[in-house]
Amino acid sequence: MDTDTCAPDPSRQRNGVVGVLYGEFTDTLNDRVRYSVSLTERALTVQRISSSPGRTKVVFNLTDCVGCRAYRGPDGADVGAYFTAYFYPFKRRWMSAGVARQRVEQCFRVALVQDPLANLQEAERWAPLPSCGLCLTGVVYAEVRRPCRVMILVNPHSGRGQALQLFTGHVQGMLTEAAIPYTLVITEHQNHARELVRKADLSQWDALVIMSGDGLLFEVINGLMDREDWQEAIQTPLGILPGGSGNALAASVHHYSQ
Ligand SMILES: Nc1ncnc2c1ncn2[C@@H]1O[C@H](COP(=O)(O)OP(=O)(O)OP(=O)(O)O)[C@@H](O)[C@H]1O
Repeated sequence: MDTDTCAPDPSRQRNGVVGVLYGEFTDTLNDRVRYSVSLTERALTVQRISSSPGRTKVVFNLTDCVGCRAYRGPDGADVGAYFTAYFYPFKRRWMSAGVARQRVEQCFRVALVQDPLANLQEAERWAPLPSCGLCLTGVVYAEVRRPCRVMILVNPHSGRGQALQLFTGHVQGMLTEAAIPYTLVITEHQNHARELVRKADLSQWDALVIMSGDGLLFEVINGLMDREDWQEAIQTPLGILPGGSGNALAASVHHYSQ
């Protein structure tokens, strides 16, 4: 019998929500604060368990999720395990009418039994939370498979000379949260990126991401087109993150990719 046509597994059905997963966990700082957490194909729903009315329910869209990880706490005597999910939903900016993606971290303590390994296994069931890390890191040219290995090229002089600072301040953490392995290349001179891409073993990379203005992307595309295998090389997924002064191309591409 096709399992898809069976009635939903009761262990995955709570409060009328048929989820991929359901669990009850505690706050990481206060064991007395408990949450019911359910995961469907589209959202992670977190509801504080409380006897008082008006309890809040927060729904996180999985398209805003960059990653999730499970781990043991630093205290060896703690039988609990933890899982943390990282979201970047659009939120209204403080004192502004505009919206921007802002980081939200949801962390839960799993202490269902006294066995630390069993708790870790439960936390690990949540860790492969579907995520769209690459949407947020700007890969735009083609679909990329996960996990994916990325080469990130940064021109430290582009814009007001802040591209590297922007990378370490904003992008690096998201790549870690999304568990995306990457190699950072800081360009040292004009045409550095072009030469590197012309000679690179592209099988090592699933995507090339450029953090700069339009000029560095132009160099990378020229490097791909300089290759003998250019017809295959130019299929490499490319991304651009705004690090230049005008960033016209990054703005246009991201506008149409939304
Ligand atoms: N380390 C480097 N030193 C000097 N020039 C570089 C270096 N790395 C890249 N370049 C060159 O600098 C040029 C401009 O770079 P880029 O487009 O990244 O920045 P920008 O001109 O500040 O941005 P925008 O195009 O938004 O104005 C590129 O054509 C590139 O060839």
